[in-house]
Amino acid sequence: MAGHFDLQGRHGKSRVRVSRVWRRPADAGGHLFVEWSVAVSVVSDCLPSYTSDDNSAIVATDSIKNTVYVKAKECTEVVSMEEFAVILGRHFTSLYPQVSEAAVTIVERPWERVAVDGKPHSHGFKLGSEKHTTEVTVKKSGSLLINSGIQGYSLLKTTQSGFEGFMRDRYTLLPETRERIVATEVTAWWRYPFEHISQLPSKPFCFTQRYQDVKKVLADTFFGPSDVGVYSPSVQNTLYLMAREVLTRFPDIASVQLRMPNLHFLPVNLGGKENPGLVKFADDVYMPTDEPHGTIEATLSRANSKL
Ligand SMILES: O=c1[nH]c(=O)c2[nH]c(=O)[nH]c2[nH]1
Repeated sequence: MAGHFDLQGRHGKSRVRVSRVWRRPADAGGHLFVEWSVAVSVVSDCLPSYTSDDNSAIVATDSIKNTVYVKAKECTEVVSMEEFAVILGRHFTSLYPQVSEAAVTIVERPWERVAVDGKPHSHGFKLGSEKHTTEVTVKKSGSLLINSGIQGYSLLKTTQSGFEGFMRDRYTLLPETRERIVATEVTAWWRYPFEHISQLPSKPFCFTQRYQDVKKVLADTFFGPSDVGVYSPSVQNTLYLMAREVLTRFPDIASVQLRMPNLHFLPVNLGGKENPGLVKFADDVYMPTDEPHGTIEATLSRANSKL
């Protein structure tokens, strides 16, 4: 008994690192390979373990870790991170009476197939940069929440960006400009509309493909056409257009959240008494900085969200 207090706990295992290979013949596309860092956290009725020495209801976090490897072993067919998270969530909530909810978070290490002499290699991979992430919550009832995202997606363009017309007062020093570098490291989260196990799409829908598609839409909108680009009047506006394009293009995404730090490239002007105009900025030499940086973020959802 927790006496007069209200006690809510959850436990699990974080940073469970697992890799899996699916060995397809070279003429069927070659090996598939993933490296995942998995975190599982269960909501479980084991209050006596907090308030007394009674651990009888605890699913040990060591067992939770082992289960990740058992389930990876059992996935003899290729699965996406999202599907694997759902498999784990269903496992914990259905096997254990005391577990009412399981949250599974996975971050993928971005191993990408290499090409040798222009041909995709059957079993060779190199590490990329941006990371696919997912956060899945499964309840015993079968109700479900699937968020997926991207982390560390670094994008930069050397022109077609400016910032003008912002409010000015006695604290304002920043000059207006129609010519600057804009650089960011996008973090995105989006929510899929599947709210119960029974609504999960069958095979033709692929979460992994959707991740690739969203990534491309984000970048294409950020950059604009390859020859002329598209002018960005602010990170805010570019962020909004990126989010809007994701919702427009993908009806199966219910909302999208974007975080886009403004990683400044400051004009370099150097000079002193001895050496006036040693370096005079002419849109050519910059000082890259990430501290401090602007932080711009927004969430875009469908207004007529049919819940
Ligand atoms: O795109 C921008 N948005 C801002 O809110 C801001 N603030 C700032 O100093 N520079 C910029 N750039």
